[in-house]
Amino acid sequence: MSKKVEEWTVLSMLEWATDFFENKDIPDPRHSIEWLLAETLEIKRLDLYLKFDRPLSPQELDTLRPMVKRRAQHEPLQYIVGYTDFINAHISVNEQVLIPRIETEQLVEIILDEHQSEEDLSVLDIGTGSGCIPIALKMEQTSWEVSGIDISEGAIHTARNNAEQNDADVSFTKGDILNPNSIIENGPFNIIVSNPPYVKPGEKDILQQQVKDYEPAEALFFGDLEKMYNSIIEFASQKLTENGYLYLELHEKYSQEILAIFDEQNWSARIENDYDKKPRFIIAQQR
Ligand SMILES: C[S@@+](CC[C@H](N)C(=O)[O-])C[C@H]1O[C@@H](n2cnc3c(N)ncnc32)[C@H](O)[C@@H]1O
Repeated sequence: MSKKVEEWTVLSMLEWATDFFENKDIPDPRHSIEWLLAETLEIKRLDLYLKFDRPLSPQELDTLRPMVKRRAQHEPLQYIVGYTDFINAHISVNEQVLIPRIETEQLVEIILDEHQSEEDLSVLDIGTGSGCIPIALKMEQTSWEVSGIDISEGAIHTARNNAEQNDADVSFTKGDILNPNSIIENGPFNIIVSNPPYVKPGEKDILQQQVKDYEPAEALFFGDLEKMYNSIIEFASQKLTENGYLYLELHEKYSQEILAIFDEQNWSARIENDYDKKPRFIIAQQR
């Protein structure tokens, strides 16, 4: 960004920063600068295309410059702007919480779809992170009683702020699924949902730099998937209502392994694919 200030326009910034990000191996370089520029100008991304000749003021450049610098170091866009949209919710994010993913939106959509006409359900989300899952559920189904737990204090703090920001009455408490006595939410629940950490530490190198360098390790990695899923199943066996449902997101590579765990525990379970046709979710009930 070394041109003279008055020379910068929307178009020249888009072109320059796209090249700059490309040279730094930033994923989706054009998308990155569009997002940051739209955020700076407080307009929609598409509206940039109607304003190519609009000059950028010195104040706008002062706002944009540190954001471009952070992105050039591979920091995720959502942490830079501080939020992401999740279905119907505006979710603030920071380095204490995983950035909600599109697959997880799909998990919520499956739940909403399958329980559309049911009122007054009780739902618990295990490993709630930003609180995106329970907040989105509560915003769509206001009669449901929805709560979330997480092992991370930082996540609980962020999730509570997000609930308040979205005017969603959801309670969040600290709890460790590997130590069920630490969970104060008693149930019984009609639905338990979880997107637990599911990347094995040995797979760290295949993750994008923006993921492994910025997102919280305890949200991403767990070495012993069998232990994690068995703990969830054990907790759910005690806390689900009769005919209650467990909805889980999983690593596509381990879907059959996880299905076998459910079978061993005498649960009936089915796999659903995500939009990329990868096995991504398990929907299970106790037999
Ligand atoms: C993959 S992230 C999911 C976050 C959020 N639900 C989402 O879908 O965006 C997993 C979450 O589980 C939490 N977690 C990890 N180990 C846990 C444990 N033993 N008990 C409870 N939560 C745990 C992490 O802190 C993290 O917030």
